[in-house]
Amino acid sequence: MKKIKVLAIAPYQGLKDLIDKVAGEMNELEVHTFVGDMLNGVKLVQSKADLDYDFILSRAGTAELIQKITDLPVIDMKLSIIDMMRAIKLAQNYSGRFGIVGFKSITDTANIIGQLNNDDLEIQTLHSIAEIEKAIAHLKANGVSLIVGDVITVRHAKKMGLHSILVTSGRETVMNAFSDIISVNHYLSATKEKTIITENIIRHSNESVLVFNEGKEVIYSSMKENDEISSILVKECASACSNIEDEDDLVIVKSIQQDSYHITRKKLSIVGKTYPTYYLKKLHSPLKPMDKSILYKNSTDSPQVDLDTFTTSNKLFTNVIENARSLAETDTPILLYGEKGTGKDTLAHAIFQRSRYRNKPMVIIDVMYMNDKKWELLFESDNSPFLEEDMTIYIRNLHLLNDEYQLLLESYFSNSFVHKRNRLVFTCDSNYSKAMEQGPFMLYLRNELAVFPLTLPSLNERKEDIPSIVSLFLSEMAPKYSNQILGLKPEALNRLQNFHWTYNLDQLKRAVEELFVLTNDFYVDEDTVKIVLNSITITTPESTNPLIHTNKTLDQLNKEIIEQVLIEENYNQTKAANRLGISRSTLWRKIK
Ligand SMILES: Nc1ncnc2c1ncn2[C@@H]1O[C@H](COP(=O)(O)OP(=O)(O)OP(=O)(O)O)[C@@H](O)[C@H]1O
Repeated sequence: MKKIKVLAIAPYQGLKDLIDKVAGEMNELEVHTFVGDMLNGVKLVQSKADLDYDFILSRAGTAELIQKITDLPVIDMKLSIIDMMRAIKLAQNYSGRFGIVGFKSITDTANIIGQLNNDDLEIQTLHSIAEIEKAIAHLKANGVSLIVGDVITVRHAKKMGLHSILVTSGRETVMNAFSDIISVNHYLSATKEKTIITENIIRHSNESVLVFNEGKEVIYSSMKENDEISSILVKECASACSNIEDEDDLVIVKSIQQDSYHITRKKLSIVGKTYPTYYLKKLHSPLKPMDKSILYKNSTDSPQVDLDTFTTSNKLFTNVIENARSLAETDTPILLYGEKGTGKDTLAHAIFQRSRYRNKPMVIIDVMYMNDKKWELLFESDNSPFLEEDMTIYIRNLHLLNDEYQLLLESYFSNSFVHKRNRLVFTCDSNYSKAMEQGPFMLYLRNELAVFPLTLPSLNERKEDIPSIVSLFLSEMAPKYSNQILGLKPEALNRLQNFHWTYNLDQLKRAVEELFVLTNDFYVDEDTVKIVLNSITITTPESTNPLIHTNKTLDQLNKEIIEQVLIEENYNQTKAANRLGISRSTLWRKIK
């Protein structure tokens, strides 16, 4: 068995000899003893710092000073009552007056003995070495000629021409100190063993752990690397410490360079103090963090969209917002319907921000960017977001799901509990294809999941909101442009309100942007609006064209193009057929 290595600092030679003698009888200990008092005891310990000792043994004030400069446990050979009584008995045999001088550890014991024996002892308690001479001089002036104390006091007494008795430690004091060392060592070894095991478990897990104190400093880290990514992660966690007042645990996903990291924060509370503790894990996904098909978004990253800032004078939209407000706090799956650009995506984010799931990221699956490989990842991978818990799973652009994936999704959802573990939100273009509405997944959503449908009115249905939306867009864009626009002239605004908006808010936003570019005045005039409306009627915004997807068959693409043209022509089949260069009957055959 490994011996316990002890460095002992004895205040006088006699105690060194006693310590060595007692240590020789104890098999568990390997003791190296040196003589040193308060003044040189600390220096002795510092000079032997690299010698791998387990404990330091010393006495009274010297032990106290040593503990301040070392992390090793310092065991104090406390003076016992017997040690003190021995010294007092010797002093009482002396014919002259005697006094006791020392630090609290000596004088407390002396006071107890005085009270027990009903003796009126002359006692002077020191608070620093500098007080020794003054204390002895005071006693000397009162007729004291013998001083009882420790090594330093005795040395001063002699210098000042007084007799002295050194309080010595007896065998039982040394024995007690050694038995303290053995029992503390037993406890520390068990704790150390547990700490080493815990450290090894953490090191071999695929998670790193970071613990901060209340001052946001890292007090524990199991991060193996000390590279740029680690320091970014530490900074991310430190900044997340600012929100520690939040009651709930927090989960965020951070993208750094080519990888994503999953960070979970838990609050560790120990004896009234809170230690924000972060568990960090690299996500092993074949997807790049910025891949638009499957994205993790934290509520802190996405623009803060508050349901309370959705202002409207429109009855239909007021209804939608009120329903969204009450639904946000529930677990009910929600299907947001509406034409392109009516604000479905914005509303989905606002619902997420208001829900109880906002402390975890929202997984956004965009059907527009999915392909066979990515669907496979969702259905089969161990890292599939469908295996998450307590998250918001938001599937965008449901109308682009083809029959095959409707069937696969329906079967996956029916056989897994993805909807029981997570909050589901869907968006679907209401103008797209009536046939897809009858697909297996759409029927499953309605009949089995009982999704709550919220239909957002088109901009044409809420024209009364156009003035306030325009002013919102103007102020949103102002920082980008050097000219200052305060608003639109009434005729100009009138034109915008009377226009037929095919792409809703998206299209209005684009128009406002063009107005910004073309206007040099404080107010936009009617002519500029006319020019802009003409130009946006001719061109179709690039971003509004979701048709070109290599994962679709030619038939599907044809069908989608026809549907798009039909929407743009307000379902006028003659106009749509003319634009497509086919007959009305061919058009009819293709869409049936
Ligand atoms: N309540 C709102 N206040 C201000 N701007 C809004 C609001 N709702 C939506 N927008 C803006 O209108 C535009 C279209 O909104 P959004 O992308 O949410 O519509 P969408 O219906 O999801 O579109 P798509 O059908 O193309 O997916 C965006 O630029 C968005 O910022």
